[in-house]
Amino acid sequence: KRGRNIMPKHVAVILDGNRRWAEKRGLGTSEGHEAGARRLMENAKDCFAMGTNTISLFAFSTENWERPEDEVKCLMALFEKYLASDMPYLRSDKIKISVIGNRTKLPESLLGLIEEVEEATKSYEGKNLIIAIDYSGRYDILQACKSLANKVKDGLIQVEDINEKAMEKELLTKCSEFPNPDLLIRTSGEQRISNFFLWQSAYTELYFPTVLWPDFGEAEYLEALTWYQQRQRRFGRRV
Ligand SMILES: CC(C)CCOP(=O)(O)OP(=O)(O)O
Ligand SMILES: [Mg+2]
Repeated sequence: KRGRNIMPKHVAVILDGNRRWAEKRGLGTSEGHEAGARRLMENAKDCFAMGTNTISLFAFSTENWERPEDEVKCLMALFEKYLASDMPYLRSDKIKISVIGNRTKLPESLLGLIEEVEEATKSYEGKNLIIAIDYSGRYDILQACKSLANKVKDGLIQVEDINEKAMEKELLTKCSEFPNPDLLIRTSGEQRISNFFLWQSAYTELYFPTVLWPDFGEAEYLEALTWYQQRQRRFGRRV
């Protein structure tokens, strides 16, 4: 059917290019991340306004811990600042927030805020913002496998019960609740998945604009949507 997927239901974003953006302007790394953090919620608002109902943002990967300590501290402080400052918007627009990834290394204050925001928005339906912090696609698949193995060991399920649906229920993205991404955008010209959604992006259209993340505004998002719709039309012909 034509126009079936004219708007992506779930858009995943790997934001990249903050430091290069700062360098080009003779600014410090922290100013690049500040500009990038501001863009997170602005981009989410654009996506929701245009009819996408689930957005996943890869805000911090497990590998990012290897960065200089002051840069990691700056990023954690920015997550806290913007999560707190955007709370009124998230509540008024009834956006359900889910933070996925390993929480054991997050600062106490950020952890507390994440739990508060998830609790405050958990009953909202229809709009989902998934923020991946210290997330790793391989870790996600491994933890899901272990969970299924334990269920078999405890006699809760049989090996034959392990299928894609059972697996997707165990993943941190709880695919049963959120559909897998239709469109994945990675800015700055890098063309790698970098251990983001490995299982979930099996059939996702991958879009790699050269624009640096802090410059990825509404116009750039519209370009991504136009590109996506051309892909869907071609898909439409093949079906
Ligand atoms: C922490 C991460 C999401 C920030 C993305 O930008 P970046 O720091 O990788 O910037 P560069 O790719 O320009 O170095
Ligand atoms: Mg980078």
